[in-house]
Order: sequence, then C-alpha cells, then structure tokens
Amino acid sequence: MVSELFDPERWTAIDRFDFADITYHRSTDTGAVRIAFDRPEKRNAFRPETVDELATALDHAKRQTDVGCVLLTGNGPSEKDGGWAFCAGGDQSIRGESGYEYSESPRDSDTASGEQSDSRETSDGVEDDAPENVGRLHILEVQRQIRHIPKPVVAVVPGWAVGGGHSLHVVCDLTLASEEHAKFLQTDPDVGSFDGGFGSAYLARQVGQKKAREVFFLGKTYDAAEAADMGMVNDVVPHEDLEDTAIEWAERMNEKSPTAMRMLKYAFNLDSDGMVGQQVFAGEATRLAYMTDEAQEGRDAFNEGRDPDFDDVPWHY
Ligand SMILES: CC(C)(COP(=O)(O)OP(=O)(O)OC[C@H]1O[C@@H](n2cnc3c(N)ncnc32)[C@H](O)[C@@H]1OP(=O)(O)O)[C@@H](O)C(=O)NCCC(=O)NCCSC(=O)c1cc(O)c2ccccc2c1O
Repeated sequence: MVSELFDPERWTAIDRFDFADITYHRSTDTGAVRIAFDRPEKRNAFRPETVDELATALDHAKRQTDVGCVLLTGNGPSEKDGGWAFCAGGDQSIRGESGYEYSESPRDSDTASGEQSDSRETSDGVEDDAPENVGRLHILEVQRQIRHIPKPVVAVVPGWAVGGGHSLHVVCDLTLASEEHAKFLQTDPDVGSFDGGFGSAYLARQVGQKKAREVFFLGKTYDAAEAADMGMVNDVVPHEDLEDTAIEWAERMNEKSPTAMRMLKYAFNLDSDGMVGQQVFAGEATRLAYMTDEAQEGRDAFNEGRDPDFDDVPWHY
C-alpha cells in the first residue's frame, strides 16, 4: 500500500527511477503527477537522499509536456502510531555540523562497492567528485524548482507540515489540507534553524507580517481551518476526500491554457523573485516571441545572409 489515501486505480507508478524515500506516480485520469514523501514513521522528514529524489522527480515532471499539475504530498499513516504527515522538515537525526548528511559518504559507498573512484553519481546522473560527505541544505534548491516549474504545484497536506516541511507548503502554488489531521507548525528556531527565504519572507506575504512572525516566534500549532483563515491554505476538506479533491483541482487546472497558466505563475512569482523572476518571466516571453513570423524572419534572414524584412510587422499598441 502506497498510502491509505492513495487510490491505486487512479495512478500508475513511474518506475524508471529507483526511489527509496519518495513515491512517484502519474494520474490515469488527467495530466498530473503525484510526488509523495514516503517516510511516514519519521513524519516524512527529509534527508539528503530524499531531497535528491525530489529534485529528480520534479525535474522529470517539469519536462512532461502533457503534465499540467504536480501534487506534492506525504504517504501515511505511520505504521508505528497512526500519525499523518506532509513533511516534518529536515531529519534531525542525520544533521551534522554543517547540514544534513548522506547516510553513506561517497568514500564509504565506493569502498563498499569495491570501487576505487572518489566520485559519486548524483540522482541527476552527474558525476559528483566531492570527496567529503558535506552537510547539505539543498531543500532550498527544491524550493526554487517548485517556484520555477512551469505548472502549478499543489501541497496536499494530510498531516503535520513542520519546519522545512512547512516552508515547502508555503512555496507551493496552492495548499489543500485535511480537515482532521493537517497541522501547521514552525519549529525552525527550536532546533537552531531558520528559513530566512521563502519559508518566512514569502509566508509574510501570504499571512501578513504579524502573523508570520507569530508562526516563527511563538511556534504555535495551527489546524487546517486556522491555516485557511490566515491565508496560507486554500481549502480544507475531509481527510478521506483529500486526494480526490486534489485530482479534481488538477483536472480543473488542466482544462486551462498551458501558456496562460505558465505566464500567470511566473507573473505571480515576479515581485518576490527579483531579477531572477524577471529573467524567468522574460524567458517565457522570448519563447512566445520566437513562435512569431517576425522572430522567424529575423532568424531566417541571418541564416540566409540577407537583411531582415520587418515591413509588414505592425507596431502593436
Ligand atoms: C512533527 C512533530 C510535531 C510530530 O509530533 P508527534 O508527537 O506527532 O510525533 P513524534 O514527535 O513522536 O514523531 C514520530 C517519529 O518521527 C520522528 N520525527 C519527526 N520529525 C522528525 C524530524 N524532523 N527528524 C527526525 N525524526 C523526526 C520522531 O523522532 C519520532 O520517531 P520515533 O523513532 O521516536 O518514533 C514532531 O515530531 C516534531 O516536532 N518534529 C521535528 C520537526 C523539526 O524540528 N524539523 C526540523 C526543522 S529545521 C528544517 O526542517 C530545515 C531544513 C533545511 O534543510 C533547511 C535548509 C535551509 C534553511 C532552513 C532549513 C530548515 O529549517
């Protein structure tokens, strides 16, 4: 069983990857993928391996031109105690002196496999010859992937969203929460951590400065209804309807114009992404321009060694 809320008839496993910490499925009904944390006994806390797998799945989802929506959730419940979680942030048990550490260092794994190489192949297939098992904080790279993936990402929250897991839901385009089990909590300052980027500053844009400071400084736990009232959750549904509702949302979004959705996402991002936001938005404007006869005339003229003829192109206003 993938998860108690998971309907196997509505999903097909994407099994080209050998994931251990997440599950990755494609909808049989609509252009959506489901990426789920799969460490329910740890409240779906992430370790570097989890983050690598997330990055790989998100990159794959980005490149599927018939997929218009990503659902990010957590499998559950925990077999140990029945608890539900979206994600409880960084796994504190493998936090080293400078970040979260892989369970096997590159050298250890090379020795174990009997190979002499210092290299490690990362999940994106790139040879990584870093000699040390340095602490990682690369969930921040995944946050940026979620921001820049050209389609909506929905946080589907069946339980705890805590610490770095809370920040992930904040970064997602939409959040759908389980009425009975979703709980939102920021523990960063309890464990000497601080997401000073999207997890706090972007949260403040969602819920206002006072409330965002309360989330971090008082560390209260909010249920789904309170989180919706604050403006950081879009909707609250009965636990058993959570994933069906998420698929309905995906179906609804998939009916819309992909170009309009992509441009809107980047437009919403623009004012909190600075010049990177401008670059991403402008990149998509460039793509649209490339598709015009006008830009193709410029390309063709260069390739044919002649002056471009833009005489018929109107100066739109
Ligand atoms: C999430 C909880 C509030 C749940 O409480 P509950 O009482 O329901 O459950 P338990 O506490 O009994 O937990 C069950 C089981 O799970 C283990 N567990 C839970 N969370 C974690 C975790 N984060 N790491 C490791 N293990 C975890 C727990 O130990 C139990 O195991 P047993 O073996 O005993 O059964 C509560 O669990 C809780 O408060 N968890 C900790 C939440 C937390 O502090 N997270 C880390 C915040 S910091 C962070 O996430 C972070 C990561 C980054 O990579 C960053 C990068 C850059 C900037 C900032 C970053 C950042 O802030």
